[in-house]
Formats: sequence, structure tokens, C-alpha cells
Amino acid sequence: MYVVVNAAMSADGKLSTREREQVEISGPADFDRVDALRAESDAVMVGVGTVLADDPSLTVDGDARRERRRDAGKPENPARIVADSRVRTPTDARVLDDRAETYLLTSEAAPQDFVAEISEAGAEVVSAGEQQVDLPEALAQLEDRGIERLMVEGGGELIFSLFAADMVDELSTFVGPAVIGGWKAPTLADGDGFVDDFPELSLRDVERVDDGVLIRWDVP
Ligand SMILES: NC(=O)C1=CN([C@@H]2O[C@H](COP(=O)(O)OP(=O)(O)OC[C@H]3O[C@@H](n4cnc5c(N)ncnc54)[C@H](O)[C@@H]3O)[C@@H](O)[C@H]2O)C=CC1
Ligand SMILES: Nc1nc(O)c(N)c(N[C@@H]2O[C@H](COP(=O)(O)O)[C@@H](O)[C@H]2O)n1
Repeated sequence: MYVVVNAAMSADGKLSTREREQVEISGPADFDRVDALRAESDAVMVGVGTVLADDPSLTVDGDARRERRRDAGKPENPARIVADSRVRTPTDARVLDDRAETYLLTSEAAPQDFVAEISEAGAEVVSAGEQQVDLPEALAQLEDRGIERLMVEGGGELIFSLFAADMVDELSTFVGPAVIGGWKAPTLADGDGFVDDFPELSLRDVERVDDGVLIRWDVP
């Protein structure tokens, strides 16, 4: 599986505010690029923190892009994946609507009645790991279901875990023209953080987009 992480951060490296309120960091050209990235992917993934904060749909906006996917024999939207160890996704979350297939990655710690409710609400549940989703195992199960190109949008906890598991192939960050601040505000990679053995990145390219900068890295 090829894993692309894409996120937008403020000039000071924050993904959202200390209240975890979504901020439009990207401008129109960057949002359009993100839509194209979604359309090129087999699945789009977030952590449940992002579902609870933003209630995203994770679908493709552009009609022409959805049509191209249909013409290629694919579903018009990529699958949606939520890492949600204990099933905190609300049953009325937009990721559970019928616009795309949705996988909920859970662990053995997930209460079985929540698992039943979320399955009833339309998600396919994939269990891997004891207390927290074991990402390599869960993503291997999804690869078996045909997901080869995965786009990850965030948030910071999930992105850190994917780097910690050495599962990221490419990182795109749009750095936008705002300062959000706040030590509690989510950053690109949160979790426990690294103290040594930092993942090394190789700069692919840098481009001015809207009023910010798009930086693309390969993760060798
Ligand atoms: N600016 C941007 O591009 C984006 C911003 N965001 C922002 O990020 C914030 C949410 O980020 P976070 O709070 O960090 O939550 P998150 O979206 O990274 O979800 C973390 C949660 O996922 C679950 N999880 C299950 N297995 C896991 C594993 N192996 N590793 C890590 N997490 C696992 C846990 O319940 C954990 O608390 C929101 O404020 C949202 O607005 C989110 C996506 C993109
Ligand atoms: N690329 C990007 N730029 C921003 O400025 C953002 N705030 C985000 N947020 C992410 O986009 C998701 C919203 O998805 P839908 O449009 O509802 O499908 C949100 O949940 C964050 O993952 N991304």
C-alpha cells in the first residue's frame, strides 16, 4: 500500500485551534488540489478526533472527477477509513452516509454493542490491536480488500502513529498565511513524539499555492 499524508497547517505548524475548531488554512487552489488527491486515491483516512471535531464527508467535490472515477470502473468516491479504537464515531456522522463505503478500524477494546450499532449505521468494522488500532495490521487487511493508494488527512495523533509505524511514503503540507498558536492546538504530528530516530524526509518540491506554500516530501 502507498500512503500519502496531506494536511494544511498554519505558518506556526498548527492544524486547528486549541478548541479543535476547523480553520480554513487552505485557499481555493489548495482545496482543489486536495480534491484531486482524494479522487486519485482508493481510500481517504482520518482519526476519530477529526470526525468528532469536523464531521467531514471525505468525498470528492468535483463532478468531472467523480465521473472519471466511474468511467474507470471505480466507485464515484474513494472509500473512507476512520481509526477509532473504541468506536466513538457518532452514528449520524457524515462519514457514514451512503455516498461512499466506510471502514471503521477498531481494537479489541471496542464495546461490542457500539460495534453492532456502527455496523448497523453502515460501516464495515475491521478489528486490529488490543487497546489501540494496530495500523500495520489494519491496513494490511484493507490492502487485501483492494486499497492500494491511501490518502491520510489527519489529524496529528493519527499522522504521528503512521510515522511511528514507518508507514508513510509521501507527505504534502500546505503552509498557510495564518498564525494560530496555542500549545494545546493540534500540530502535524502529535502523539508521544520522537526523542531520537526521527523519520527522515527527502524534499521533492516546493511550490507557491494561493497565499501559502505547498511542500512535498518523500519518505524513503
Ligand atoms: N488542517 C488540516 O489539514 C487538518 C486538521 N485536522 C484537525 O486535527 C484535529 C484532530 O486531530 P487529533 O485530535 O490529533 O485526532 P485524530 O484525527 O488524529 O484522531 C486521533 C484518534 O484516533 C484514534 N486512533 C485509533 N488508533 C489510533 C492509532 N493507532 N494512532 C493514533 N490514533 C488512533 C484514537 O481515538 C485517537 O484519539 C481537529 O482539530 C481537526 O480539525 C484534521 C485533519 C486535517
Ligand atoms: N487540506 C485541508 N486544508 C484545510 O484548510 C483544512 N481545514 C483541512 N481540513 C480537513 O478537511 C476535512 C474536511 O473534509 P470535507 O470537506 O468535509 O470532506 C477536515 O475534516 C480535515 O480533515 N484540510
